[in-house]
Amino acid sequence: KSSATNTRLVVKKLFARQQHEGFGAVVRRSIGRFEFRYFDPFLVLDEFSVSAPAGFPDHPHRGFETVTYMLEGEILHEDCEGHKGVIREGGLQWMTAGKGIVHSEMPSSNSSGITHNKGLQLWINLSSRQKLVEPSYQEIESKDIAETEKDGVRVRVIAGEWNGVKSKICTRTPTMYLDFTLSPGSRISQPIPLHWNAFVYVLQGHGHFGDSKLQHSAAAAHHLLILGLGGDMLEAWNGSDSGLPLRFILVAGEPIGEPMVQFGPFVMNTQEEIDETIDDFENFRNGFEKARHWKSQAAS
Ligand SMILES: Nc1ccc(F)c(C(=O)c2c[nH]c3ncc(Cl)cc23)c1F
Ligand SMILES: [Fe+3]
Repeated sequence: KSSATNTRLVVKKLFARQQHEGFGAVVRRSIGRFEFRYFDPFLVLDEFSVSAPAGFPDHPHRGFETVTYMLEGEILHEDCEGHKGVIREGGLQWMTAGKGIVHSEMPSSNSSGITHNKGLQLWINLSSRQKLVEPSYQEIESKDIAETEKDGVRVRVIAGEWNGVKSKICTRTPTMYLDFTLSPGSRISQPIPLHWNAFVYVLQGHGHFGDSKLQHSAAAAHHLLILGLGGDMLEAWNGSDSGLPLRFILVAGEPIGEPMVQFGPFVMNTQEEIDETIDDFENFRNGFEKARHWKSQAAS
């Protein structure tokens, strides 16, 4: 194994255009849309924007995790087990749906004048062994998110670690999730585990990604950049011409390598398991019991 580090190059670039989802909500779906269905272990990446009364009313999930990271405004969530709370700006909810959850995710109608509630929702698949675990939540407020700054680079560590700063999120499917802001003229070289699937999603500004000497890609907001394998480093830099900060997320995960069958918010390994899941959901069984008599306040 060569000790030299190899820079991972951008092998695919997608612009996430807007589409409707939920009830009157708008999402820019980059992973999970027809042209780019599954990037093991990642099922969906939505950049969402929603204003009351629109939102994502009562719906189920089984077999994977959702990671909701608020960029502006807030989202009220409540589930059929009585778990409820507000994910505020800069805050994070890492939900393990596991064997099944029914919940709603709605902007609070009385949010302090902020009409646009914007954020990212990433869906991470679970291995067959973990698909039916008890549902659980890991929720971190903005002030408690591990954040560090160095040489014009600010990093918020959503999952994994940066420069010795660790997130307290437990990742059932090994995942790193870093939120970078690079001031004009700054650059990063970020290690990424060799065999993990990795992508960048640009949130703001305009940046360059790849090998500064050989081949690199430029991208602006709402672009997904898929990084090729064969390297263990991401190089990124903010060409100082724009004067704007460059903000992007770097997400990488260990591929699960199992068959994946998805039916909307249900993700299992075989069609039979999907048929059973739909049957469980319709008959309020095996994890969906509490959904029988539950309606969210928001939808009531
Ligand atoms: N119809 C339908 C079916 C299945 C879903 F999971 C959803 C859903 O809840 C979301 C899909 N993208 C999202 N981005 C952010 C947030 Cl907060 C929620 C969602 C949904 F709306
Ligand atoms: Fe949901």
